[in-house]
Amino acid sequence: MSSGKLLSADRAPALSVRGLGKHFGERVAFQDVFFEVGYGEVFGFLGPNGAGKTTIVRTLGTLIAPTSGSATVAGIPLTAENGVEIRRRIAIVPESPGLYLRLSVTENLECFGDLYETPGLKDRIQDALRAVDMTDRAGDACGTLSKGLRQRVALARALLSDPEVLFLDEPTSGLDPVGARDVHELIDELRNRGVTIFLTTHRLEEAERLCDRVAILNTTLRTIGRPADLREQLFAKTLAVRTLVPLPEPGRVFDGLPAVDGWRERDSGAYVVSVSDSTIAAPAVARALVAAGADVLSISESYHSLEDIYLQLIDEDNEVGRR
Ligand SMILES: Nc1ncnc2c1ncn2[C@@H]1O[C@H](COP(=O)(O)OP(=O)(O)OP(=O)(O)O)[C@@H](O)[C@H]1O
Repeated sequence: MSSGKLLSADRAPALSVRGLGKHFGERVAFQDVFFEVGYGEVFGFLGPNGAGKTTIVRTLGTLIAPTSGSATVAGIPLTAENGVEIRRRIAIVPESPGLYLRLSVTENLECFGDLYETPGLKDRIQDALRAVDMTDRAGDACGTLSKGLRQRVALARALLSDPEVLFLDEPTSGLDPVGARDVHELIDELRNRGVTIFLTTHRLEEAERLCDRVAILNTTLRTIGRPADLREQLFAKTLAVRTLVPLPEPGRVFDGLPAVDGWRERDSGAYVVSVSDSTIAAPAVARALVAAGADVLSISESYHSLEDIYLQLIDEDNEVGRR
């Protein structure tokens, strides 16, 4: 694909969104959204149903016009006049692939390639089929393919134009775990080829595994960053301690240890210890437990998943909404 792509440092961002909003009459789909995506990044867009994810994809993909703010897509200002130029540089894979079910895989790709006047179409189709591992199904009618294979055809279609920015709207929606894993592997391969990917998803483990950075949208942008940084921002560091039998006096064990800020008993024999630096606190906690004669089952750093971050932010929004 684009071996001649410039390094990201040499170029404007792949996407730059400044105060973007879209209303449908009275209904606000999203508003006041700011973010930038660098070339070669896999950027995840997460949010509950109705948060505005698909509408943002459609807006940045030039299918609908924003009602406020501005953006550049693949370095080009998002305006009606620039629609054709932007569409040459991007591709969108919508949630439902929208293929001609009676036509074969190759015929589908030919149709779309002709529509966009793709140069060297025959070779491009072969490349795209190889990229999604569908060469051996090229002659099959799309109506006979499973949902997962249709999704791969939709990805092949998107690759025909060698896009700089690829928008994937819930690419694994409705796929079983094996189908979803196949799509994840394809996304990894595309990342390795330098394609910038803007991905919306409800699957938080998918975003955690694939995305360099994520944004959480709930009509407005709630947060944006690398999952590891968001974890640090939102959650204090803790150690989870488990002992075979409950400690008779946990305060005598945990209070006053270096780098330990506090503790609470979560369950019988299970303690959550708040720490400022786990590399200092964990050995000190271990020594104190042994000195107290406790049978230690485990001492581990608590891990907050992207799901924890997401639920924390969306729950906060729901709380505010109920007030
Ligand atoms: N064409 C339209 N006309 C009117 N309202 C619309 C239109 N498209 C979207 N909306 C509204 O905009 C809001 C955001 O919808 P959108 O489909 O972007 O959300 P989403 O985050 O993609 O949701 P989901 O995860 O369920 O796909 C919703 O309230 C929706 O009803």
